[in-house]
Amino acid sequence: MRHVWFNQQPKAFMNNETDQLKQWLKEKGITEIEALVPDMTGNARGKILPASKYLNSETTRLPEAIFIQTVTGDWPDDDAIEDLVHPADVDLYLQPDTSSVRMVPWVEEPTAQIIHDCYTATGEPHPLAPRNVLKRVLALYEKEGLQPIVAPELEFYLVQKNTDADFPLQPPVGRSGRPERARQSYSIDAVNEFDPLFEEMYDFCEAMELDVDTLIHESGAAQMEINFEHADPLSRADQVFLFKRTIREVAMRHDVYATFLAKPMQNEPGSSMHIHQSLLRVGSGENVFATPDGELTQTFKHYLAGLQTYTPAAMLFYAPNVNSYRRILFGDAAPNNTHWGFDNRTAGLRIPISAPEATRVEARFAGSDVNPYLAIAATLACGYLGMKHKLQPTEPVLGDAHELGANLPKTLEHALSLLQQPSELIDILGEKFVQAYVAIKYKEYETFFQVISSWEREYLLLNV
Ligand SMILES: NC(=O)CC[C@H](N)C(=O)O
Repeated sequence: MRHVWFNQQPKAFMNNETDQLKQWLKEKGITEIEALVPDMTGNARGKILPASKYLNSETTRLPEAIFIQTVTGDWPDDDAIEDLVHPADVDLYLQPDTSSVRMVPWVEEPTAQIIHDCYTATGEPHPLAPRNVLKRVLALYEKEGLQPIVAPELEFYLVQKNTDADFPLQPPVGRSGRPERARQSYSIDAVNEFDPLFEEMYDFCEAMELDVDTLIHESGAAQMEINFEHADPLSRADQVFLFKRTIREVAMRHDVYATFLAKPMQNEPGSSMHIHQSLLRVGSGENVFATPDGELTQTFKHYLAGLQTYTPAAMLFYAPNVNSYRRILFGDAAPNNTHWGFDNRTAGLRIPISAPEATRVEARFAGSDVNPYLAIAATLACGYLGMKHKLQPTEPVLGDAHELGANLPKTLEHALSLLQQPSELIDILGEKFVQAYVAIKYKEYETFFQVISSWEREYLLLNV
């Protein structure tokens, strides 16, 4: 039976759209291609190859195993992934999303980067590819005649270069020659401390046509937030994916690191990726969350209730690392609840005060360490289920929602167990995908737990 697999024709790599791509590459004089695939953590995997080879080859391939590897380079136990990937470690077939082609502005040789979708040898969208998971969810909305719109807000820290993992991260020194003092939320001068870095960031973003909007200083030392213009979810996930690469690159050119670790320093706030979300009716373009005179619709209430109901099970997509829970537990303004409120930053779900056509939910759960494809897919899946089952939300919270108690998982282990319980969320995201994700996260948790920390040496060495 197995050899039938290998006799299948791989999906054709080139199609009509690729003529336009070829034209673009020619016009820009591109000689190198970065063929990119977002992996499970949301980082770029792929191949760098001469443009001539890329255009002349029938297909670009990568081993399927890239989707089943942990951040430590380990693999889940065989029995956990038995039916998820081919036992022979076969290839994935890459198809360019031609609309995603962009220059790579930081390399001298004219180079283009193109995001690719992954297919199996039989031409099916690969179930483990995070970009395909998001597309699966978007297809459900398309069937309902709805177009989700999202706007991610991404926080990150600039830190001193750190090559010793045992040494805590330190804030960088800016143009003044001094590290930051006190809390500098929204300080213009504190952003200007890193002026040359941000100028280059904007230059690169412009060259890549990334719709980065506002830049602000957040409350942590050298903690920044960048906002993306609202648009369709796939383009926003792509842009977060590309921005993370870009700012890491820019930071290194300025001799510091940019980090998206959710809680990089013990005494500083964590970093989030808040997701603003609304739904438009395809055709009329009306926002289905509010009437023209600003009344919240039943659809809005169902969607919101879906986020309230399914977020605990989806938490592994908003807090995917052991470190993510340090943000949730000890972070400033990081929500540990699924309450909602109007302009209430203590609730997991904030409804910003806005014009009726801009009515939206801001889900504040996700850390900046998420895979943007998966976090956006998960939040849209939760809202979809709320609409499907016509769920009703709780009453809005007027005061401090933290006082009402926490109802989100506090550890990776807990989030893992919640995602494994039977739920329609699994059907929507894909059973194989969820199984693979859980297997990877479990393995990561295991490898983390094997490491003896400095806290244990400090407090237990001679005291127990
Ligand atoms: N801007 C804010 O609301 C701060 C968010 C906070 N940094 C978090 O981790 O959730």
